[in-house]
Amino acid sequence: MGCVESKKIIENVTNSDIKTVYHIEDAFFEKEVKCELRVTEAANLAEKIKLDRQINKNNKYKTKYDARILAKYDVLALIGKGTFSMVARVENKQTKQPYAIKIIESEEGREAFEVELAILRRVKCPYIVQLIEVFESVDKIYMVMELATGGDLFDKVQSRGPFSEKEAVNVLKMVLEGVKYLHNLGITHRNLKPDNLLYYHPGSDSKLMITDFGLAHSRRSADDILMQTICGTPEYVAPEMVARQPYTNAVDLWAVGVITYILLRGDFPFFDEDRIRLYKKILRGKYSLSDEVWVEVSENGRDFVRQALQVDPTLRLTAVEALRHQWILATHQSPKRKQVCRSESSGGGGESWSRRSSAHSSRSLRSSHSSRSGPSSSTRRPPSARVLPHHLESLEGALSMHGTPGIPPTPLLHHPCSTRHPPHSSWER
Ligand SMILES: Nc1ncnc2c1ncn2[C@@H]1O[C@H](COP(=O)(O)OP(=O)(O)OP(=O)(O)O)[C@@H](O)[C@H]1O
Repeated sequence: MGCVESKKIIENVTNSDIKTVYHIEDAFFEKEVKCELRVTEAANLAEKIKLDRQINKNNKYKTKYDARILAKYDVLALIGKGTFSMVARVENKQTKQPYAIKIIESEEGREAFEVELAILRRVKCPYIVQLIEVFESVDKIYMVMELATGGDLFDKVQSRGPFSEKEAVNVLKMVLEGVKYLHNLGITHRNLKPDNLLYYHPGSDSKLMITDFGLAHSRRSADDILMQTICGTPEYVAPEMVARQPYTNAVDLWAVGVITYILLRGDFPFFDEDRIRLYKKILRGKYSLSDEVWVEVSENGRDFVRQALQVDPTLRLTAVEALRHQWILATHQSPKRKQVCRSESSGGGGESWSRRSSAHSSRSLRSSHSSRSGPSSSTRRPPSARVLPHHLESLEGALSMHGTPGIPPTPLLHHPCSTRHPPHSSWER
């Protein structure tokens, strides 16, 4: 930045700031140095202005927060926005411990948020983002959560390219432990994907945590195992859901199969820009395990993918079986990661949770050239993250003509919301 530009900046700031600059110049420096100093000062001033603007922006942002939150936390920055929510990084004023706070204010989002909240209140597992405390006001809910600072698995695959088998297994062990825990509690996530798997910290030994329970389903009784709502992210939805059949928590394992494929191949097993063609591919369950990347993957690794991507959900691996699969067992868990998930019903977890709480797009990795050697330049995140019922409606004709290989024929379900296309939050569960 030259002197002319720095002057421009100085002109934009307050009189007292300008005086300070001239005072230093006059007292100590020759002209040339003065100019440099002015640039430095100007840069500082520019920084100050930027900071002021940021503070103003944050202040504006802070008005969205309940006074109870502002009394306890400093709101530091916006992390991201979801369909109905906003997540910000906050810091506990006393302990300086950073957290993420999720806020929702729209009526439509509130319903989904309440489902998410009810589920998060029940879980305590190192591989699931932990809820710390909740604030509710008339029109908003605020969830203070564990902060994940390492980015998500999608970004990791995108920046690094496909994982080695050992790395993939390490990831999958954590995800499967989380999924096993959820399934034991009768919870089906229904939106597992690399975007919803967050690294706790940026280090290479970071654990992964499952997040985003906005589409999750919690069963009401032991025999209430079938779900009907069509939801999720197109590239990850299981064939039985596409076929509009009642489905079980096996849909999560299908998603684990898709994630495994992505980790090892750096690309989707099923992909098409056209949703109908994508769903037809999923229904057929046809994907490639034979190109140059897969040749490098062990037979055990390929077998794991095949067992997770079984079109027939009754033949698909369960989370427990997946954790016992030879490929997963072959890579030993490091002692650091050996953590136990506890539920409120399993003793200590629930109690410590109550104590603590009272105290305080889908995207696409699509690349025709992706390889193990590096990330693809054409990787990108598709804008939409949800399956809408009408996407599947137009499949009905195609399905009734061609049938659904691998899935026993049952009549297509009528979706109660299929003509209104409501947000996922209000769909029948
Ligand atoms: N505990 C957390 N720590 C760090 N980042 C988080 C945390 N929870 C959510 N995020 C990030 O905040 C952003 C918004 O998340 P949010 O759950 O509100 O919406 P989403 O899941 O991205 O979108 P949608 O709700 O539409 O599916 C995402 O980038 C998400 O990765």
